[in-house]
Amino acid sequence: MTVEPPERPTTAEPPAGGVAVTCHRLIHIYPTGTGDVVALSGVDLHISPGEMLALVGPSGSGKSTLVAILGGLLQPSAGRVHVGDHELSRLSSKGLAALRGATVGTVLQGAERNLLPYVSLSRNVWLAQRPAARIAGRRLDPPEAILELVGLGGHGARRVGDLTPGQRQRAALAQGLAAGPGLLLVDEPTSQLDASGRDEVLAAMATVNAQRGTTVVVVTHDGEVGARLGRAVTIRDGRVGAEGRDGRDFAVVAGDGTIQLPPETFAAFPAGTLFEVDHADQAVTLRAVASPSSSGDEAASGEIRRTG
Ligand SMILES: Nc1ncnc2c1ncn2[C@@H]1O[C@H](COP(=O)(O)OP(=O)(O)OP(=O)(O)O)[C@@H](O)[C@H]1O
Repeated sequence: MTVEPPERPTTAEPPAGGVAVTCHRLIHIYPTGTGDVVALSGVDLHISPGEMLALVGPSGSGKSTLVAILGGLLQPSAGRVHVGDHELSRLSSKGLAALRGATVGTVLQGAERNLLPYVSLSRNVWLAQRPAARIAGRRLDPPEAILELVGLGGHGARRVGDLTPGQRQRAALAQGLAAGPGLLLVDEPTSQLDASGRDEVLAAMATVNAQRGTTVVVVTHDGEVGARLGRAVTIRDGRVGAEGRDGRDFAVVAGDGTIQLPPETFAAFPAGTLFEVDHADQAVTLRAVASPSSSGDEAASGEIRRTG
């Protein structure tokens, strides 16, 4: 089949740089036949424009649900979420479609799910640009320039079946970037790649971020990816449980004043443990005075000290 050179969408507005993301007490509940499932139970999170961040955490902790909300695929049950100037819980289904078409690019897990196998890479990118051209009236880069950005310059005529796994994942990134989004959401981009494929994908995302200022959020189980992106937010039980920045691990105070204990500490001080709390200067000291099973005046075994 001959593939025609893609026609370039034309517009007035240049693509925006990265957008900020803010979640405030974000809650999501899935109603099911056997009862409600609380997937997010109060996420407080701020991501600055142009930041790169990993969402990590155990299976079922709520990462995909959070990303689906940020991508305009789900509306939250409660709380607020801003992506750039948009408050997502207030958007109509048309508004959410516009957000998906022009402001947020989502790359699903499994590169092939993002790409049509029977057309070229250029055509794939061009097709993904159509909604943005229509909705935002924005000037878009030619597909070749977007492929170039992810290290696939000169590969526009190829099809997904001809690519290596690393190239395929970068083609999926190009698809997500087609409309020049301010926020790129990427689900498990390295899970099927070897170390060199992973390096290629991380380098491509870094290039996008450096050249376009795009805010990039990556869901990953790969600790190395979290470390390389510089900021890794751990989602635990539907909320922000911890955060790693530049090799250091931090507990995070949520909007309601709670802090999650790290799992190993939680095991030693289970739910219901009573603590005395002392606060002085930049330090908070928690001294366990009773375990859940004790009467209250029996001292438990430890002290936790946090300094800021
Ligand atoms: N469509 C749905 N209907 C009902 N419950 C759901 C639905 N999607 C997710 N859940 C539940 O919501 C919770 C959070 O799931 P989610 O997929 O967001 O977690 P995750 O951290 O992305 O997990 P994984 O790493 O395995 O992809 C889990 O208890 C899950 O079973």
